[in-house]
Amino acid sequence: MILLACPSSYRVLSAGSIPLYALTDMPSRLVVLTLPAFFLCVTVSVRLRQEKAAPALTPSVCSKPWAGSASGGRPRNSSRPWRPKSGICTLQTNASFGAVFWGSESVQAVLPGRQDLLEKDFLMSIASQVPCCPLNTGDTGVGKSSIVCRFVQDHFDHNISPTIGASFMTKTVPCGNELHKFLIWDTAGQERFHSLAPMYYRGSAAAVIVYDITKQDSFHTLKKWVKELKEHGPENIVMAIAGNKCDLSDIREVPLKDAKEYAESIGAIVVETSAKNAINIEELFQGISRQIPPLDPHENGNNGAIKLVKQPSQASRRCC
Ligand SMILES: Nc1nc2c(ncn2[C@@H]2O[C@H](COP(=O)(O)OP(=O)(O)OP(=O)(O)O)[C@@H](O)[C@H]2O)c(=O)[nH]1
Repeated sequence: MILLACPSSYRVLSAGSIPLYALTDMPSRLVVLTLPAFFLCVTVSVRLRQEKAAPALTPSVCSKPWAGSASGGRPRNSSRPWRPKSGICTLQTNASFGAVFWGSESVQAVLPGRQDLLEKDFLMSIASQVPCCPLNTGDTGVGKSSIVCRFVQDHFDHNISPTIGASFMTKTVPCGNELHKFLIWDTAGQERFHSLAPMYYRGSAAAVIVYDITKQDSFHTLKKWVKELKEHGPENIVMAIAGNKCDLSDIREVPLKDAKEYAESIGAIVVETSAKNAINIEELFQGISRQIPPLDPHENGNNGAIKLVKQPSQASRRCC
């Protein structure tokens, strides 16, 4: 499930709680891997392009970003001292993933000196489902990490390891007259984390739900997530369904027709992908980008951003 956040709802108080919880739960991670839910949180920063030159697509990767600060600061492994640029701190809408300020800084790293760009931040998260089969540890994921890896790095690893803890990836892509920055947080999930799912999708503007076309169960589980999103997710949330591993269509269990009918019934985007053969990965994210409402330039500074006003120096203050 991928979710784009409306920039109006901030959740600062729980900043960093999810990653830390994942850390403290490491000993039970072996159990986690056999269970069905996997989450990924993605923030998309949308910027209006005011120059003709298109920026290069810029992937960047940061593992264990949550090690930086429980309050959502920058990753500890960054060598540069962090400070907000241009007096504007972009408060990421789902601060519970420790994304406060990190998104703002990474945007500057990707596009240094582009303070002219207007920005609006969205939050996305992704959850993919595999059949719940605790005894079958070989029944690995539906390919969520592989999709993200293909999208960000254009790379596929046949022997990719199951996600432990969390990983973080970003990629900025041009979309029409805007720049969309995807900040992707990837955390493993399990049944007992299910109650935390609202922290991933609350305040989000779009969701992508991933299933494995060779596993009917994963398609059933997808429907549960859609139901939950409809009941508890943000109003007007954009939903996209990704049927991964379409290179294995000779052993498919989920007909494309079923996915299309279902997607149509819920008004979602649907696409079959193959992270392995790089099929429809770009299209998936482009489809999401196209669903993001265009920016109103006059809104800049009012949405998803906090302006830090420089205080007058001591010398210039007057006592009355
Ligand atoms: N044939 C094929 N295999 C894939 C594809 N995508 C992923 N895989 C394989 O599926 C397995 C699981 O992929 P992951 O990307 O780790 O799946 P995941 O859902 O992220 O699982 P976790 O990392 O455990 O959350 C790996 O062996 C991948 O090589 C695909 O498009 N086609």
